[in-house]
Amino acid sequence: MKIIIGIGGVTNGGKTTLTNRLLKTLPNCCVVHQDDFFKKPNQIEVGEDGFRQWDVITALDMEAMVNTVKGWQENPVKFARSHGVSLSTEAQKPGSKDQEVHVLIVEGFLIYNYKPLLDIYDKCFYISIPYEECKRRRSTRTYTVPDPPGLFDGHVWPMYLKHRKEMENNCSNIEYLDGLKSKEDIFSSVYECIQNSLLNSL
Ligand SMILES: Nc1ncnc2c1ncn2[C@@H]1O[C@H](COP(=O)(O)OP(=O)(O)O)[C@@H](O)[C@H]1O
Ligand SMILES: O=C(O)c1ccc[n+]([C@@H]2O[C@H](COP(=O)([O-])O)[C@@H](O)[C@H]2O)c1
Repeated sequence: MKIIIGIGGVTNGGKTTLTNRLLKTLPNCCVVHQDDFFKKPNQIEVGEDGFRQWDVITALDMEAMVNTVKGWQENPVKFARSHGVSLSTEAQKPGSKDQEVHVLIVEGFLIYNYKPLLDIYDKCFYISIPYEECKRRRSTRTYTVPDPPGLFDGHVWPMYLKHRKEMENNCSNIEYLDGLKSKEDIFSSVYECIQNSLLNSL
């Protein structure tokens, strides 16, 4: 059995933190990080506001991301091996792929804003934090291209609000998580939810 879990959310909401914890806990679990599909800086358009437009779907090579997900769907064992993910003893046996549980986590800030990805998720989560906390956490983070002054208020937060509205209009099955809760609490509630889904689909 294969299940795909979406971990979406605002920048610095705690997506990677939660994902890393799930990766350590769930069986035969692989991940696709949307951040790995950012285009090169010289391919990112500069807006009328003077900022490079990083927080829009066209800043990402979404076709490549979808193909990566398809690669996992076609052969999760091969995918796990080629990404250095260790498999359970059962999952390594030839012909075991129908009985074993294989999990893929798709993590990123715009994973519910790209139509071809919308139908792939078995379970959708979305982490939010308020403006002040988001701005604070973001100010401590350095990306491959550091934020120029004013990027958060001029581009990042307005794009977040726009995409969030778009997502709320397009997706009805998302579990919203409060990113101000402790890392442990967030992990426990998501883990419990995934366990219930797995039990229901066995
Ligand atoms: N529940 C939480 N409470 C407090 N800080 C958190 C929590 N989750 C994540 N963080 C911190 O917030 C920052 C961003 O977390 P990260 O998981 O990288 O976010 P994202 O992947 O959504 O951008 C990190 O410094 C991380 O330690
Ligand atoms: O990873 C990169 O190459 C990169 C380069 C420039 C900007 N980013 C920022 O990455 C943010 C999304 O990632 P995250 O982990 O904060 O959700 C988004 O808000 C972008 O502004 C990321």
